[in-house]
Amino acid sequence: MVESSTSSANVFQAQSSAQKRALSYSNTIHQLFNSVFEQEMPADRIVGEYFRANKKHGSKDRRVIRESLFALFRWWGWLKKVHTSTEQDESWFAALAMVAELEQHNWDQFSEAWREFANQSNQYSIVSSTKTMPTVVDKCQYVQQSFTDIEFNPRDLLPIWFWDITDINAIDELALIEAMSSRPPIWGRAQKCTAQQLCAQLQSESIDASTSEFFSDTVNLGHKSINLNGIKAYLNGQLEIQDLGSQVIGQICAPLSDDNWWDTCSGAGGKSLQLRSLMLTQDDKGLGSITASDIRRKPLAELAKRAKRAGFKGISTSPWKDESLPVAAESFDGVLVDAPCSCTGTWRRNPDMRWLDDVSVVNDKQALQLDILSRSAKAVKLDGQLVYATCSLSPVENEQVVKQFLCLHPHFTLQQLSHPFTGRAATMLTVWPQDADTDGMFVAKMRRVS
Ligand SMILES: C[S@@+](CC[C@H](N)C(=O)[O-])C[C@H]1O[C@@H](n2cnc3c(N)ncnc32)[C@H](O)[C@@H]1O
Repeated sequence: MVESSTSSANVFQAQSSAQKRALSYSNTIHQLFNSVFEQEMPADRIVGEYFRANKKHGSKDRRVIRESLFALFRWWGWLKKVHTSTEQDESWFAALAMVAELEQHNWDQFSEAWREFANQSNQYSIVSSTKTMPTVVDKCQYVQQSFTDIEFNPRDLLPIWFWDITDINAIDELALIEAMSSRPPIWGRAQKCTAQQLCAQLQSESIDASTSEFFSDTVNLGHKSINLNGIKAYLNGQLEIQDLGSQVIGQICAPLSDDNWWDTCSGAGGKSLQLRSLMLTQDDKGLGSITASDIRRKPLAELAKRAKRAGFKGISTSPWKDESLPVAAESFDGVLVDAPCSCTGTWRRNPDMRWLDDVSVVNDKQALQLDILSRSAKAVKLDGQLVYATCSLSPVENEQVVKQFLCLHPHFTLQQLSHPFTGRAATMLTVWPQDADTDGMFVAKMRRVS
């Protein structure tokens, strides 16, 4: 049988078995790629639903489809200049072959077939043109050589509006682009055991894991996707998945073993669990407590499950029902506000979001962030701590919110912090993705002084 493409005016005929598979992958990737834009839904969800409905794909198929799809979004800032239609035409195949080269995917037979459908020769290769690991600048030169009449720039890899809402003087721009064009590893935390013990346990289950130089409970699980429900250490609560950037927040909170903390925007409780784990590591009697709140009930139910899996007592939930405080006023040693935000700091893991969102995701939430922070602050005891965090890389959602809060609430003062990865001292910290191969985060810590 001759496989052919399904959505093009030009019909591409595949002869060899590699070409047939390459065309079949292309059909699926094209359908998924267009669905993300048409439905404005995260690629992760679209691809998850597709694989649940289409069980025919084996693990290799899934890997080629998934990794090519995410790579298309990672490099879309350049590829959209090459592939300007929504058809599965020659330029589409050129884009597919290009991402395989940019990400050095090891499915040469398919990228070769895509190149043939694109009517391109394999004239240039990043690998042969650079001796070490190719940088984003090498990759830009490679794309430029392949399409000489189009202009490419590393900055294109993030949307234009992003450059307007971040403090580019504060960063090494190229290092940020480099980080945003690659995937961070899967980071986790050891609970109820040391990171060394957890790594040994994971290695006994044939999972590569290593500790981190930064926090004593961190484990690095590398880049391979893992089935958590097949891992004993996960099922018995010794392993929780949490990005290392996100772990900075719990470490900055630094709860004491007998503290009472309120996690006001807990979601499914990634940070509630970390806070509790940090308390129990100091004293396993577990005198302190965590109260977790969110406006959504479902994540709170998920947190309850995760706490049970970890065997953690001392975590309770109390949803926000309206504007009034769901906890007692002035009663907490610490309050963490991990506010809803644009999530620009998580674009490494969700590269599609940078093209689905627009600048309004950054500008629209400031009033809500200030409001949640102000209401939450009422629960802080005299001398207690108030921590404001986001996974945004924009001062609009970060420094500006904290400064406005302090103007309105002069009985709180900022505390001096030390950046855990760079050692830089500051009162408001942005953890850039390039600092330690993580998601991006922001954190500020205040103390109630009167
Ligand atoms: C950044 S996420 C929290 C992530 C979570 N802390 C974690 O570590 O996994 C922000 C959370 O704020 C919640 N949220 C949104 N609006 C809220 C509001 N007005 N009051 C309280 N929580 C809100 C969202 O439901 C979401 O779960």
